[in-house]
Amino acid sequence: MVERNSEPSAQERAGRPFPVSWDQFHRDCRALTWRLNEVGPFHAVVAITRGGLVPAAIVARELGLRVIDTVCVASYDHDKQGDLKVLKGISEQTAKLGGGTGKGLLIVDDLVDTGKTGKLVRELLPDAHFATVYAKPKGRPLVDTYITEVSQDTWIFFPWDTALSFQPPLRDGAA
Ligand SMILES: O=P(O)(O)OC[C@H]1O[C@H](OP(=O)(O)OP(=O)(O)O)[C@H](O)[C@@H]1O
Ligand SMILES: O=c1[nH]c(=O)c2nc[nH]c2[nH]1
Ligand SMILES: [Mg+2]
Repeated sequence: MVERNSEPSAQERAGRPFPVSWDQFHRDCRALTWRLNEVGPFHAVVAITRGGLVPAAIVARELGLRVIDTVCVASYDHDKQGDLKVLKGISEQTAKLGGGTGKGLLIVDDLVDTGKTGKLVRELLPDAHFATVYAKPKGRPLVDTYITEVSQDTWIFFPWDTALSFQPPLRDGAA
């Protein structure tokens, strides 16, 4: 765990770990696509980087969409949320597909937590459909479609942020 100062990080505050494997993530993305298939059709996918890139690729593959754009946002530095910055918006071509307001565009992210990232992107594309794989209660009202809700005190560990490691037996003091 990286400690930069004495304040507890969002991950430490969350406390309850929820590790997600690649298999599980793939299954959850497919489940999300089943729901989105009832809502579309969509002109294009807009992934919120970086976490949204992985589900966006899977969802786009399942929905047969080949136009994929990004909104590049920087907020959490590892696990501490700082000021949100939009580093890159969608292209002019994607904006045209969405009629200027995002209608018919599908925004994809891995999760909503406080909802700050989702709120910012919704302001950029108010009529787009916003989908995430996971949702915590604070951010959930911002999302149109999601698959799994976890409690606000849960920290989701994504497979691209983690690696398999040895766990001591319970008898030896494992949690
Ligand atoms: O609802 P919020 O409290 O705003 O948190 C959700 C955002 O936080 C994470 O991204 P992060 O900013 O860590 O960047 P990353 O996607 O590049 O990992 C996650 O991928 C969401 O985009
Ligand atoms: O990997 C992550 N897991 C989370 O639960 C989370 N919340 C905000 N940002 C997050 N990143
Ligand atoms: Mg993100």
